[in-house]
Order: sequence, then C-alpha cells, then structure tokens
Amino acid sequence: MFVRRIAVVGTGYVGLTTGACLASLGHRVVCADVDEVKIARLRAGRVGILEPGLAELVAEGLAAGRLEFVLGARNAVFDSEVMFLCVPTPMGVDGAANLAAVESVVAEVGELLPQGCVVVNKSTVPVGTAARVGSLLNRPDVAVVSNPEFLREGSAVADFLNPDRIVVGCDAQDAAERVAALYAKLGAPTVLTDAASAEMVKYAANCFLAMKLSYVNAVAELCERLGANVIDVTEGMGYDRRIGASFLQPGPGWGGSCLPKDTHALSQVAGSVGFDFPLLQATIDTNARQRHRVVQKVREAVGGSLAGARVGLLGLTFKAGTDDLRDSPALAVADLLREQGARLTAFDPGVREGLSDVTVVTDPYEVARGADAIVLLTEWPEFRSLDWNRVTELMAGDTIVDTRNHLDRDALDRAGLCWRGVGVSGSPRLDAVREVVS
Ligand SMILES: NC(=O)c1ccc[n+]([C@@H]2O[C@H](COP(=O)([O-])OP(=O)(O)OC[C@H]3O[C@@H](n4cnc5c(N)ncnc54)[C@H](O)[C@@H]3O)[C@@H](O)[C@H]2O)c1
Ligand SMILES: O=c1ccn([C@@H]2O[C@H](COP(=O)(O)OP(=O)(O)O[C@H]3O[C@H](CO)[C@@H](O)[C@H](O)[C@H]3O)[C@@H](O)[C@H]2O)c(=O)[nH]1
Repeated sequence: MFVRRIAVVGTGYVGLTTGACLASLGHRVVCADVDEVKIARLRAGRVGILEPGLAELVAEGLAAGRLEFVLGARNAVFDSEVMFLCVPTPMGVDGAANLAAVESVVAEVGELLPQGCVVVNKSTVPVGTAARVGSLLNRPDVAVVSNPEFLREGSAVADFLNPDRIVVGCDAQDAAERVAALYAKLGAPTVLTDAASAEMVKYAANCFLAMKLSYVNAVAELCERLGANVIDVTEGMGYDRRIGASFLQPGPGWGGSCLPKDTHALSQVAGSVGFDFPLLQATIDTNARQRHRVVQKVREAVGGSLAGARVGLLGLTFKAGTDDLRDSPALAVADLLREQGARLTAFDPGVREGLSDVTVVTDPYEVARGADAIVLLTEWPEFRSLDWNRVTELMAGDTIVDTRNHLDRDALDRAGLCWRGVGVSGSPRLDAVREVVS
C-alpha cells in the first residue's frame, strides 16, 4: 500500500534517512526542517552528513519527484496522511529527555493536520510521550503512533532498508496497521504493540547495548589485572549464540548522540516512578570511568606526567564511519588530557574542521611529528595501514595507546613501537598456537 503523501519533520540522521528511504520505497515524501541552510542544501541535492548511500537516494527521490524539502513543519503537513516526527530529544539538565522540539512541532501543526492524519513519533522519547502528544494535539481524529528507529550512524540507509525489526505501537489498531504497511516491502519482523511498550522497546534496547559494552569494558580491565587476553576472551564468549559476537569490542567507552542520553533518560524515568535501577547506574558509571583509564595509560606512556607532553590523537568521532562528534569519547579523553597539560594534535578522516584546543590536521603523519605518545581513539580502517616506520621516525616517544585493539601489534613491534592495547597487557602471545589450531 502506498501513501499519497508523507511529511517528515526534522532532516537530521533519522529524518533524512527516513524521508529518502520511504521515497525509495515508492512513497511521496515532503521533508521539513527549521534550518534554512540545510533545506537549501538538500533542495540542491547536497547531503551535509557522512552516510553511505544517502546522497544517492536523495538525488533519486528529487529526480523522481517523490522527495521534496520545505522550510518549517507547517509547510509539509498540508495534505499529508502521515507525519513523522524526527526532531532531536537531547539530554536535559536533569538527564531527562528534552521534549521541547517535539512539543513545538505539535503546537505548530496541530490545527493544520488533515482530517484522519496519523502522527508517527520516530524520535526517542520517554514512555507516555505518545499519550502526551495526543492530549496536546487534542484531535480525536488524529492517532499518535510510536515507531522507534534503530538505525546506526554510518550505516543508516542499510539499517533502515534491512531492519532487524519494525516496532509500531498505538492504542488504535488501525493506525498501527497503517504505519506498519508503509514498511511492508522490507519484509521485516514487525512488533505491533501499544504505544507505551513501543516507546519502552527503544530505551530497553539501547540501554541493554550500553550495558553489554560497559560489561565488556569492565571484563577488559579485569583481564589486564589477571593477565588474560580480552581479545580471546570475547571471541570465546561471542560464539555462544545467547551472547552473540557483536557489541563485545572494548574501547574508550561508548558514546554518540544516543546511548549516553538514552541511558540517562531511562535512569531519570525509572527514578521518577521510584524504581531503583542499580544495573543501569553501574552501566553509566563504568562508562564514565573508562575515559580516565585511557588517560592513565597515556600518562604512563609519556613517563608519568602529561604536563607539556605532546600527544597525537588518531580519531575524534564516536566511532568509525561517521562524521558525528556528539558525545564522542575521543573528545572527552582529549578534554582530560588537555586539562592535565598535554598539547594535542588530532587526525580524523571524517573531521576537517578545527576544534578549539585541539589542532586538527589533514595528514595522519602530522599527528606523529614530535609526539611523546599517540592514542588511537576511533577504529577507522585506514589507521591499520599507516607506515609505522615513518611514524617511528617522526615521533619523539615510542608508545601507541590503542584504545580499540585495532592495530596490528606485530607491525608496530617491527617498527620498534610499543603497542598498549585494552585488556591484553601481560597476556602471553598465542598467535603461534592459533595458527596451529586453524
Ligand atoms: N542519530 C541516530 O543514530 C538515531 C537513531 C535512532 C533514533 N534517533 C533519535 O531520533 C531523533 C533525531 O535524532 P537525529 O540524530 O536525527 O537528530 P539531528 O540533530 O541529526 O536532526 C534533527 C533535525 O531536526 C531539526 N529540527 C529541530 N527542531 C525542529 C522543528 N521544530 N521543526 C523542524 N525541524 C526541526 C533540526 O534542525 C535537525 O536538522 C532523536 O530523538 C534521536 O534520539 C537517533
Ligand atoms: O563493540 C562495540 C560496539 C560499539 N562500541 C561503541 O558504542 C558506541 C555506540 O555505537 P553504535 O551503537 O554503533 O552507534 P549509534 O549509531 O549511536 O547507534 C546506537 O544508537 C542509535 C540511536 O538510538 C540506535 O538506533 C542504534 O540501534 C544503536 O546501536 C560508539 O561509541 C562505539 O564506538 C564499542 O565500543 N564496542
């Protein structure tokens, strides 16, 4: 079933991906944003974010006349049968999700929505928001549906078009079915439920992922203390289908625009109903500790004091494959290093703009020049193939702190560099045994 006209409000990672992908599925989509520059750019077919395949889908949609960009939600909803809300829900001062953008769109378009329109909330919002939006709208003919989005940045289009599942929640069955039908072509398992449960799925999933990562980061720390090797430990765990191999990679802590704010939001919501959730709090606290562990390793690498030390950073984004710096653990580590007196130079393939207090260079080898230590913070594949002999020549020191266990330790050894990973120091080298076994 094709809908004649869908409005998508917000053209960020989620909104633009949703709009372009729904258009590619055959729907007619009008995307709106408050950002004039963004809208002008999108009308010209230019996508301002790094997302594989997105620019192509936008170009196709524009050329086919199925995708349109307008300024302001009020200019998108005329004649729409469905309106998607894809606006930000950032962390507020108390950790709760800030719903100002959702509420402002509802106030802006409430009276303009055509009779029988369905409002679909794709933004990540606390349980009860669909009900709240319904009462703000005060339109008995307009149903409010929760349809959380699970795409990851860096693979947004692929995730949207090949989802593990679609979740649609509404207390009115026919509205839920109308929304689920928009995705029919994707053939994904679909969970139809009430609005509160759909809203809860999103937080429960993100917080579970965060908990898995905090667990694995804690296991890595323990491995270091006990002389075990976390790379082999997680491989051994991951083959267990009940655990699974993904989200078992230790790192400098989890970040990005979602996991940090969503863990805090669920924690705040739990507190608001008097529910003590120590598991979630420990997940957050373990993550906060992680960045201090990285700084400790760098401090050791430069001989005990960061004051005046030159430290090169490989990677600034919160993970590879994105240009998004929101809540990046790399930036948090950079802040701590700087506070302790380090002078920083950074390279990231996705970041070209300068940052205050960190010199951003466009050549990765510039990071090595005169560096007392280098710290890899983001797992960009190109870092693996750096010329380590050249790095050795350029550096003043000899240690690479690899917070993602991403680099080829032997290649660094051969170049005379000292590799310091996560959860592996003190463990024996089992590569020879591994070769015999395989
Ligand atoms: N980024 C992700 O990977 C991801 C994945 C799943 C869910 N989410 C959730 O989706 C929501 C949006 O996230 P995002 O990363 O796409 O945000 P974003 O910041 O990239 O984009 C939001 C867009 O909304 C626009 N906007 C703000 N107020 C508006 C208004 N009143 N009218 C029209 N446009 C307005 C902004 O200008 C911006 O372009 C959040 O709730 C987030 O938690 C994000
Ligand atoms: O094994 C791993 C996997 C991830 N990370 C880190 O965890 C963070 C989050 O990574 P990821 O989940 O891939 O990033 P997002 O694009 O923020 O996606 C998450 O947040 C989105 C917004 O809610 C959800 O839609 C996605 O399902 C959810 O994975 C990043 O800092 C990663 O470096 C690790 O350290 N080790």
